[in-house]
Amino acid sequence: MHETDRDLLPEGLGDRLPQQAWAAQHVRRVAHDVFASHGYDRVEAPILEFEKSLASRMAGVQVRRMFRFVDPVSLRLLALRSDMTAQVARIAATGLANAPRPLRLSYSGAVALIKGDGLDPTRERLQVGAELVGSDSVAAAAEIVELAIEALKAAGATGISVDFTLPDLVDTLGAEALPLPASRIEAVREMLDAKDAGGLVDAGGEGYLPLLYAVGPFASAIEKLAAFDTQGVLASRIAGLREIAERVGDKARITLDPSERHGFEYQSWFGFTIFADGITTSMGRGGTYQILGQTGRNPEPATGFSLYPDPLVEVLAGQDGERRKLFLPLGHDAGIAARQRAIGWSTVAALSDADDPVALGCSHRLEGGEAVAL
Ligand SMILES: N[C@@H](Cc1c[nH]c[nH+]1)C(=O)O
Repeated sequence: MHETDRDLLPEGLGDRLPQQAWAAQHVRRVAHDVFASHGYDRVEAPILEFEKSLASRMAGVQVRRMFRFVDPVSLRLLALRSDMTAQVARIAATGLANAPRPLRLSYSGAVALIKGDGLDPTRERLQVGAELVGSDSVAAAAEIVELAIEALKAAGATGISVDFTLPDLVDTLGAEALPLPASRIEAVREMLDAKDAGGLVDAGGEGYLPLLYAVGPFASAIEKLAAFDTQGVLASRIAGLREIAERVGDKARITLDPSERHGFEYQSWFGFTIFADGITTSMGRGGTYQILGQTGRNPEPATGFSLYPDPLVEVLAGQDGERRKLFLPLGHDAGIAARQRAIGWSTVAALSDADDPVALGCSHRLEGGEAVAL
């Protein structure tokens, strides 16, 4: 490494300067306030763990994108967390194994990936979420979707839309209604994901073609899905989606894309992606899943979501809200200053005569015991 590299950060990593740090903290705080108001208790977990405990708690978790290295102490493989849901699942299955169900937990913190998502180079992101452990019912899914919407709105997002999906759709249909040889399942999934009609036919998934058209605004797309499901294999899922949409009502715009799988590694019958106006990337996703016990046995159902609010943090940081700071000149009365802080002021105390209140970002100055606008 050259001496000139000293101040560089690796690609995809960055600092948060005060405005951004404030906005990130604001988003976390309001989200946790919403979670707490609905009975979700916050948990915290370490930033790194044994790779195995992060990867084996849910079927389908990919380790390829995790930062992994050998622990010089235990000589075992460690990984930086890439998704706190796996950690919350571990906590629920171990430290809180005996806590009554359904168990409502929330979390927030940084997660890291070796490689960003698609064109997004970001390798560290803020993740904020909630998990409802002990149920993957329609009621649980509806509560989770509503909670995600409420938290995002409280954090300042507007024009929320939610895209529903059925993550295990191909497995469900492939088992009975539209049988597929095991060797074809992955190819059919990929072609559905890519919305590639020609590729889907080539992969032997002709019968799945109508799924490519059961997309769009929920009310019409769900009818198309129901019409496709002549054998009723999806009937309970379709009824579930309808019920969740009904509960969400006009709190968000709802769309359906039954074969969307992007980012869904371990979700089961229900998944959703959440978007907000003015932000091109998704704001998060969630769904139902199974937490595996020791040696993969005794799975416990769960439902949850994770938000990735960094784009919203950037928007809020750029809005530069009115920041009221009170300059305390040299020799000010410490008791008065303390009282000003007690009623909500942030104070900036002069260290020398040279300190310039305006240059230091102060809006007011303490004069004769009063805050005087600058
Ligand atoms: N943690 C998942 C979303 C999720 C939370 N709970 C269930 N699913 C993700 O970030 O993709």
